[in-house]
Amino acid sequence: MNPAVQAVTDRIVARSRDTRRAYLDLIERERDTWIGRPRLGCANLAHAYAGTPEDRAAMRGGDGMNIGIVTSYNDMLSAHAVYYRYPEQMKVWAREVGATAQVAGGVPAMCDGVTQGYPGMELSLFSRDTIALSTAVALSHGTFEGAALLGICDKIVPGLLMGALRFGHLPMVMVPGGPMPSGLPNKDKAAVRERYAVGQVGREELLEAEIGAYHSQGTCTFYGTANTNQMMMEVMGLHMPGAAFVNPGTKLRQALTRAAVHRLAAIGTSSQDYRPLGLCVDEKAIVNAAVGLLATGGSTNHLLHVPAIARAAGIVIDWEDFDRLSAAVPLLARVYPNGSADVNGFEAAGGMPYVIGELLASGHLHRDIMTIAGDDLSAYANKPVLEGDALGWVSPGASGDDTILRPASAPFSPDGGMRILQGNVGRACIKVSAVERDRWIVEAPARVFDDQLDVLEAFKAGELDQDVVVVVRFQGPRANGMPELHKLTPPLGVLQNRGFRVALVTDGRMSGASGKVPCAIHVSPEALPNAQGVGGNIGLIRDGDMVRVDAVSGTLDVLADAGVLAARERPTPPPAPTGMGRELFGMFRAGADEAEKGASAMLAGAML
Ligand SMILES: O=C(O)[C@H](O)[C@@H](O)[C@H](O)[C@H](O)COP(=O)(O)O
Ligand code: SF4
Repeated sequence: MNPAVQAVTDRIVARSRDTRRAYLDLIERERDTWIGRPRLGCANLAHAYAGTPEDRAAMRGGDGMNIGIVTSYNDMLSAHAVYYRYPEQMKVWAREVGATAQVAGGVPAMCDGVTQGYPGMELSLFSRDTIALSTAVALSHGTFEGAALLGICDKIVPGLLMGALRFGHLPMVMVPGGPMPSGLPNKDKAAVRERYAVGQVGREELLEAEIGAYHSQGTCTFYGTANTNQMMMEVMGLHMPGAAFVNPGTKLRQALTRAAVHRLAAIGTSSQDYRPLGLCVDEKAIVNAAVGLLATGGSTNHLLHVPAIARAAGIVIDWEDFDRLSAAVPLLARVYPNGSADVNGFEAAGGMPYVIGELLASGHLHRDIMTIAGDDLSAYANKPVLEGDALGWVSPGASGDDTILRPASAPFSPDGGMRILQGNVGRACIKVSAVERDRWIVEAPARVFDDQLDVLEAFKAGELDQDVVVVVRFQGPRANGMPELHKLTPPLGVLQNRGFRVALVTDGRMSGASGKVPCAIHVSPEALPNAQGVGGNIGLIRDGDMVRVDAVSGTLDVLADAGVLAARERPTPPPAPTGMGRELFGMFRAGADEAEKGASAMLAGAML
C-alpha cells in the first residue's frame, strides 16, 4: 500500500475504534434479534403480503430472500426517471432465483439542477437526512432479508446509505441507472451561459442550449456529485462491477440490473457468502471512497457526504485525512468541469475499471475489502460486456484517450487537487483540479453579501468589475441549509475572463459541476452564531478588507489585525428562511452539525 494512504487508514481506524465497535455491536444485535418474517405475527405477515398477492405463496412458504426495494423514482431527476419500471422487472428476476421482491418504500429525491439558484436549494442538503429517515421507515417493516437501493444523484446515494447502514446486518446492493447519451458539450453550454450573463444571447437561445445538454432520461453527463456517487459505489464495491456509467435503456444495463438482483439473493444471512452492508462499509472502503474522489477530481460535496456516510457506520474521517490523501493521490481523470470530456467519454476511454486497476497497481486503493461481488476489489478493474446474452467482465486495456484518462505512472497531476484551507477566517475546502495554477492564490478586496442574488445584482450593475474576493456568508447548515451557490459560476467566470483576479469565500456549498473559479467553501465555523453565541469570523469580514485565498500554502485569511476583528460588531443575521417549505426544516437547521462532520442534524442525535 502507498504509505500515506496506509497512514491515513491507520489514523481513521484508531480514531474510530470505540464508535466502530458500538456500530458493529448494533448490527450484531440486529442480526440476532431481527424481528424478521419468522418472528412476525400472523396479522403482521398478512398485512405485509396483501400488497403483492402474486408472491404471497412464495413469501409464505419459500425460504428464498424477500428483497426490500427502496426506490427514489420520480420524473424530476432525469437520472431517476429510469427507475419507473425497475421494481416490476426486479420482481421477475427475483423469482428466477427463488426469491421475492417488494417495494419497501420510496424516498424523496431533489434535482439540484431544477432548484439551483432558487429557494428549493435550501432544502437540498437536509433532503439527505430526509432520505435517510425515509429509508429507515421503508426497512422498518422488518419483512426483508436483503435490500436493493435505487438511487443515483447528489443527496440520494448518501441518504440511502446513511439510513440503510443502521440496518447494516442485511445484505444490500446499490442499483444505478447510468448517464444519458451525450448532448451539447458541457463547455459549449457553459459558454452560452456566460454570453447570456452579459446579454449577448437571449433566454430562448440559452434554453435551447440547456435542453441540448440535458435532453433525455439518465444522469447528467458532467462529473458532478451524482456521477461522483457512481464512482464511489465502484471503489467501495457496493454495486455490480462496472455498473456506474453504462447508459440506461441498453441490454447491458438491463443485464447488470438483473445480475444485481441475483447477486443480492445469493449473499443473505443464510448463505455461505453472507455480505452485510455494515461490514462492506468499513474504514478501508471509506478510504477508498476518498481516494477515488481525489483521483478523479470529484465533487466537493463529498467532503460532506463521505464523513456523513462514514459516521453512520461508526467511522470518523475528517478534512485533515482528505488533505493528507490529496497530497499522495495522483489525478488520473479529466472530466468536465475538470476537462472537456463528459462521463460517456470517460467510460469509453476505460472508465472506472481503468482507474481502479491503476490505483490498485499503484497501491492507492485497498484491495482487501468486502464488496458485494467478493473480497477483492480487483473484480472492479474489469468492465462488463455482453457476449450474446451472457454477461461477462473483461479487462479495459490501456486508456483509450490520454486527454481523459492517464496511468498512475504519468498522471495529470501528482496530487488530487483538493485542499483544506485554514486561517483566521476558519477551515474551508477548495478544489483546484479545475482551476488554472496561476489562480491558486488570490488576494483582493472583499465584497460581502448575505445572499447570492445580491451578488448577481451587483455583477449586473458592474460593481464587481475589479479584482475581488466575493464573500457570501450566512449560507451554512444552521443559517439556511447550506445551499449550492452554483449560479455564481457564470458571472464569476465572466469576471475572470475579463482578466480580474476573482475568488469566492462562503460557508455554503458549490456544485460538483462548479469549476474554474477558485472557491473556498464549507467555511467552518459558519457565520451564524451557534447556541452558545459563537459565530465564525467569516461573519466579521467587511467590504474592502483584503482577503487572501491561498491554495498553495493552504491558508484563508482576512488581512486585518486580530484585535480589530474581535472588536467588530457581529452583523445581524438574515431572518430564518420561510416559504417553499423551508420553515418545516427549521429542526434540521437547529440541530445541524458542522460541515466537517457531515452537516447532518439526524446523525448529530443518532450516535450509538
Ligand atoms: O453537485 C452537483 O453536481 C450539482 O448539484 C448538480 O447535481 C446540479 O444539478 C447542478 O446545478 C448542475 O449544474 P447546472 O446547474 O450547471 O446545470
Ligand atoms: S445530476 Fe443533478 S441535475 Fe442531473 S438529474 Fe441529477 S440532480 Fe438533477
